[in-house]
Amino acid sequence: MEGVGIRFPESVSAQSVRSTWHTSSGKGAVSVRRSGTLCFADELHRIIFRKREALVAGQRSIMSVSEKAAKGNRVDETSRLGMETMKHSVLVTRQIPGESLKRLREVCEVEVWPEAIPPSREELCRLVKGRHGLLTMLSDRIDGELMDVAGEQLCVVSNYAVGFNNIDVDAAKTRGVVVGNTPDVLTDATADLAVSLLFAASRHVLPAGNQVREGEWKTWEPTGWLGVEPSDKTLGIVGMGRIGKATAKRLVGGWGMNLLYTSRSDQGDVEKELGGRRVELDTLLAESDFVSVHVALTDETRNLIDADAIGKMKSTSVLVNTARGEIVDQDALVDALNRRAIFAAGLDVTTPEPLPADHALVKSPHCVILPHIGSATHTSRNAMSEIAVDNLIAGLAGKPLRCSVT
Ligand SMILES: NC(=O)C1=CN([C@@H]2O[C@H](COP(=O)(O)OP(=O)(O)OC[C@H]3O[C@@H](n4cnc5c(N)ncnc54)[C@H](O)[C@@H]3O)[C@@H](O)[C@H]2O)C=CC1
Ligand SMILES: O=C(O)C(=O)CO
Repeated sequence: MEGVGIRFPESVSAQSVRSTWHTSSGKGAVSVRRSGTLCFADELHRIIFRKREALVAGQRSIMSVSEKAAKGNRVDETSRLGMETMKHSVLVTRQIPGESLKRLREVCEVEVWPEAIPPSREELCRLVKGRHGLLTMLSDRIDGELMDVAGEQLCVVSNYAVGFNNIDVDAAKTRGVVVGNTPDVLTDATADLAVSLLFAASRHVLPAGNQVREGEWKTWEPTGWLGVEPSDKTLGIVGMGRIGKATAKRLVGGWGMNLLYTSRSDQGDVEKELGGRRVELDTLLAESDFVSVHVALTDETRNLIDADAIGKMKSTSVLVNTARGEIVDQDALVDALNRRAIFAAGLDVTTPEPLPADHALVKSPHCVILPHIGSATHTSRNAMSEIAVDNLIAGLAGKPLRCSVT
């Protein structure tokens, strides 16, 4: 068994982490001593992994990471190791747009799942075995079990999405697997879609259009298809992150809406730039005419918009969700729409996806549902491909990811 010592600064007192691995050339191990405080815990996982990779690449040198690890200077350390990605095997779980897979193929062995429908769990388990990296979609559940099936050599999961609720990040951390996502480049596209949904839902765009398509348009009707308008009304943004902000900018700037928002932290810039007011969710729901959901899906936000929450909304209000389906209680939403307890809803995300065509929400004339197309523009999806591939290549080389969530 091969062993490599890693020295830490004086402040580092005893407690050791040991990691073992298997490769075609045998088995190896790394022992790490770390600080009494666990402030370097994440860094240690990365160090262990770099060390593994270095050994796998046939490099036996003992490295002193003490100073650089203490400073968090990973780039220097990994480039000093000069690790190769050449022989790594990666799985890409769907065809992605753009040219970036060509770059990946230059440095790795790449298998791309060729179907439009995602691999089943069973197929995924078969496909991940022995991979060093995975480029995954939001529809792939990447949990500890799957990482174990992949094997100890797995070092990076690069999600082709900004949302990463499909990945068990804690399980990844404990296995020394780094996880990447694709923020920012899809913010505008998704905010545009949130605004589109807001208008589509508030002006009956789909059912009215269908009337024409189905030859049912009889005449101009003074009382037909009456909707609600956003100008000078109140917009409630649930989750003032990147997409929440971009949506608010569009609607406050373009339609003069007043802004309320919820956030875990104060967003001074939003208040300054858009005149928004941070409030509790209950206040936001009660006072807003349009509520747009942009929080990440976590255990805390699952069912955040439940029957109780919907019950606080105005009967003239419109609910938009472009975040994740699980944040809204769909049964409660069906009930509210049927009772006209809210005016309408626009959803780009549902539970499950796809939502069966006979689901009550699909049948509701007051609900617009899109097939999760928030980021579906050429610009955004190509840029997501670039980031996802950059993340994967960096992770394989033990370098910091361009966009990391671990
Ligand atoms: N429909 C689509 O195609 C797309 C959907 N999305 C979804 O939108 C979400 C947001 O994306 P970004 O704005 O880029 O992410 P972000 O991380 O910038 O924003 C998420 C916000 O939610 C807040 N948040 C998280 N937990 C919260 C809680 N318990 N209470 C209040 N706020 C909480 C965070 O503080 C953060 O401000 C993604 O996680 C993803 O699920 C993103 C892109 C496209
Ligand atoms: O990025 C995401 O989180 C999406 O939902 C699709 O782009």
